[in-house]
Amino acid sequence: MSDNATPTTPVKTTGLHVGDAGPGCKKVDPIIIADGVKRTFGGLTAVDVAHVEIPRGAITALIGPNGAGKTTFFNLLTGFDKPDEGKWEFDGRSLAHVPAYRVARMGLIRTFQLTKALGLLTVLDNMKLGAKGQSGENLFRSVFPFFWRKQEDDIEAKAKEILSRFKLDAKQEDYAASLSGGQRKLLEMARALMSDPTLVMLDEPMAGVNPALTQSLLDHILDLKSQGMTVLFVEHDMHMVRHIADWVIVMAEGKIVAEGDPHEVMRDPAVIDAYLGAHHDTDLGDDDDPETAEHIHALKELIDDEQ
Ligand SMILES: Nc1ncnc2c1ncn2[C@@H]1O[C@H](COP(=O)(O)OP(=O)(O)OP(=O)(O)O)[C@@H](O)[C@H]1O
Repeated sequence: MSDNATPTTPVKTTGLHVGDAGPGCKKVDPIIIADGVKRTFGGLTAVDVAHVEIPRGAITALIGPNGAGKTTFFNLLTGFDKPDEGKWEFDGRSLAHVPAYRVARMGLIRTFQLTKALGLLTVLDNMKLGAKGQSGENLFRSVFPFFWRKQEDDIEAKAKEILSRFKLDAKQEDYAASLSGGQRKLLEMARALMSDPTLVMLDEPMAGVNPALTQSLLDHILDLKSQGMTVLFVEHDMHMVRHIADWVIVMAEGKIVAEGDPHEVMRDPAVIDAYLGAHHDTDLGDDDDPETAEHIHALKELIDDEQ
């Protein structure tokens, strides 16, 4: 575990795909396989993914301009939203129509863009809520109180051990609402580990995180992989994507438009097109319009990353 200030040099996982890299390409060992997943909102097609496979044991970044459908696709995969059509499987088991709480029990845990840590609970109680398989307030508890107490002690010990790894142990009795944005992101990630997930899906882990905590978050994400977990994350910060992702999937207008190793994919004309989109004919010096400025910024980051 890299808890100190020395940045970790990520060890990239390679050899993830079969044949040429490109939209929908097959993976050597996919943990998720999705087919024909479509979600519309009225007349708008938010997600229209023909085929995509997420490689196991690697860190995959899902990128794309605003409104590309990334969060909607996350919501569908994790049972927080229902598609119009399509199927997908996780670890060989179909996940279509499986509700979110059962998806989590199967080992697929996600975090949210706006962190869902329950503000009026303490940090420790938030962690305990993340544990799975609790017998809780049921007959089992009343008949066998000893087993229940033992389970609760084990959960608390595990929560404290993970909190100390995330350097949040000093805050365990504080209300989650009192944490900074970055600390709440750490808490979300720490809480995800309470259920021993196989796949962790992170929605914009770096958004709103102050630079002092950035390295710590990156190290924790890299740590998930070194502990054998698969990571899929949505992120706008291209430097982070390039730094830690083993594989990049690019969405635009609901579809997968490019896939590949982070270095290769940034050179793909489809990626440049996806980011410039309707702004293709825009003078790159004209950044008065905020949306244009954002696209130009993203594109410059892509290009800078390759220099
Ligand atoms: N509940 C909803 N009702 C109507 N439209 C929606 C809903 N959720 C998403 N959309 C639309 O679907 C499209 C995809 O949105 P989504 O949030 O998935 O994109 P995104 O790639 O995650 O964007 P961002 O990077 O800005 O978070 C957008 O046009 C959005 O306005």
